[in-house]
Amino acid sequence: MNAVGRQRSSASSTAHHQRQYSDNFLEASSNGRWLQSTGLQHLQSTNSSSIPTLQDFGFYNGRNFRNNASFFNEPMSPPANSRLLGQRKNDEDQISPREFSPGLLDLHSVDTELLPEMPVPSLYQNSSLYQSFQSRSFDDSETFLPPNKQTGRARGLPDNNLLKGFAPEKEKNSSVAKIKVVVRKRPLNKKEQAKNEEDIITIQGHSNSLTVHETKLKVDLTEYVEKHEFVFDAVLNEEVSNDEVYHETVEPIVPIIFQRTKATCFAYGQTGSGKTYTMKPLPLKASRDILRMMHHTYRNQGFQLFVSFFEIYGGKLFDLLNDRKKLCMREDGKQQVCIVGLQEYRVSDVETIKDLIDKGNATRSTGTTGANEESSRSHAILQLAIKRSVDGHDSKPPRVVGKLSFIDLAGSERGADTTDNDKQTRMEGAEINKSLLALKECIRALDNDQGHIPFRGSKLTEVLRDSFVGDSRTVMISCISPNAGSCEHTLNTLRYADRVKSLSKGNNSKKEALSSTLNVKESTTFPLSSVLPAASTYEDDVTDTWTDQNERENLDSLEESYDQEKPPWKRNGKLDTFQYSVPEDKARKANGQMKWKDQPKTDAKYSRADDDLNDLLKEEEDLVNAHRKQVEETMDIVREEMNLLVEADQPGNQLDDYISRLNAILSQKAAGILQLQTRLAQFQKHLKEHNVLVSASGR
Ligand SMILES: Nc1ncnc2c1ncn2[C@@H]1O[C@H](COP(=O)(O)OP(=O)(O)OP(=O)(O)O)[C@@H](O)[C@H]1O
Repeated sequence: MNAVGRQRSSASSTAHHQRQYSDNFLEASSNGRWLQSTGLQHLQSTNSSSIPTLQDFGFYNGRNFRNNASFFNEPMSPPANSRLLGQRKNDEDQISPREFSPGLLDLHSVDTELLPEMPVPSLYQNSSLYQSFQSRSFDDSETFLPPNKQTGRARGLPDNNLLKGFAPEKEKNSSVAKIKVVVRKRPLNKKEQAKNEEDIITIQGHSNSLTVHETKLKVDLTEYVEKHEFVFDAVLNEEVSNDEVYHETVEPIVPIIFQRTKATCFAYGQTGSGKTYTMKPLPLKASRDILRMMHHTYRNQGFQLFVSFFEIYGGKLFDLLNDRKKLCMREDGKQQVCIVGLQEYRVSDVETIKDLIDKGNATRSTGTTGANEESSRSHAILQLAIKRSVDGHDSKPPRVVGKLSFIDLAGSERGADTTDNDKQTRMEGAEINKSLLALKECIRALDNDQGHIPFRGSKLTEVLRDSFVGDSRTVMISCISPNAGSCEHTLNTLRYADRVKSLSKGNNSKKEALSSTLNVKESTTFPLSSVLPAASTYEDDVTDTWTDQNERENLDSLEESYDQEKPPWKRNGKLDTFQYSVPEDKARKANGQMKWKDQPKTDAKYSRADDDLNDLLKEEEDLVNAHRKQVEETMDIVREEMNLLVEADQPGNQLDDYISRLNAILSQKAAGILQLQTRLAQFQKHLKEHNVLVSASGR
């Protein structure tokens, strides 16, 4: 076919598509499938966060539903039954995203290498214990043992989660829960003890539940205690060691990182609740296990381990392993997120990783913006990436196989800083709120296997984008302070955790809503001290659970040094530095600035004309994709607007905050429309130049 023929064909094909589209649309509208007909079927489910229902935002019968809930008690979650209905509908109408949405949020487009689906030899395969314990897993429904019992269990080799990870291959990935929510209570500290503060958290012996005893005042000023009961996947009391935390949270995930899994472990809680204390040792322990697997199980298979460490502060990214160099995030054509300039270190021993983590932590707290005050306002993200050279080609950059991200989130109470007088503090508070809400939304989408993940909700979720697509796992560790003075923050933390947990499929945790009704009956008028046990202190012995004596001593000594004065950062010759970089044209494309190439000359040869025509077809495809993407973004913006409206109605809402956020939303909307209009006008121009566009509007 010659160029003109192709042009006609292109024009008629476009017209045909348009006709077919509108036919499909009409037909689809009548049976509720119009989203599918537009390639946006992933927005369809009513349990999806993408198309908000009025009820989702507390609007019932067209009226704003007000309640006295705190911010973290936000009324965004639709009633459980509406979610169920939505889920059923989604299941019925499910059509593969690939069928309708080529290239857009393609869950299969992540840059990972598919490892052969064959049983892998295990470190412990020859152990007789392997047979007995291979079917036990992280997700087993066996009752969680209380820490004193758990200690004995954790000590023994059979309970090692790495062993559990070596379940038969096909069970392996699915046997690890997609979302796991664990609560860790820290002991009362010396200051709290000196002030005779009460420990208001009790952890029930053989269950995964805890109770918060909140002292309240009646109208006649008599005290009473309101009990709030929560149930999670695991509840770790103040005697639980960091080893046991690792055993319960990250250890089971390590083996599946080699199987194309992206996992995220984050700590959430108010300032001083123990997030850093909890998170700090985890990457080191995970690296040790990863390296051990590389050296034994996957020996000579070309796997490499890389470490990077950065911080999100005030919506900006800083490299903690490169003098807080400011980083920027770009999205490539496949919607893969690249953090341009982020330094990754290839590591092969635990000491080097320890040095890097120390360096990052020191930079975090002593950098230019890094007083402690700021560190609790920033999210720190440490990533361990397992890569593998493509077919043993060392010349090509290795490709990511799996990733484990550790996130020390900003202090949760910082989100409440939106009423502060200082504008910067307010904006930071708003950003933190945004990221926590977005994180919850992403986890929800993740567990529902939704095609659309609302990661654009915040910088944090944007950078974690590739951890939310494909085969992913999330572990949330909610850290709580035990003292009465922290009661409100503790309840907020637990409610957030409860909401994350309730998003999880098959979750049967007892809801606080239910126990709250019981609370009324259980309230007492006894003084709190008479109903609570005495608290233990930091000096209490914590139990050690290591199984391999040599490694244990080695790592113990490394970990001990965390509590000592930080050694000055030494430059280590063992490090290989890798720098991510995005080619100029990719970066421009990611910014939506991809330029139409030089216009064809009128006397161009056919081959050139063919190229141009291909470009036109490509441009048409890009326009449709950009349009689809814009519709998705509009959905996100609408959701944000609805939230803003709900917040605007809350007592004490700041008018100037409302105005600035509304302004930002409107500018975002306008920018999106303008960008699409520009692209459309450019396409019309190119069609006209090629005599393809025949409609009056194109002339
Ligand atoms: N489980 C625990 N056992 C013993 N000490 C703990 C525990 N959890 C926290 N601590 C101690 O409590 C203090 C505060 O903990 P940490 O710095 O981890 O809090 P944080 O939540 O990270 O605070 P921020 O948000 O301000 O960074 C530290 O001195 C830490 O050593």
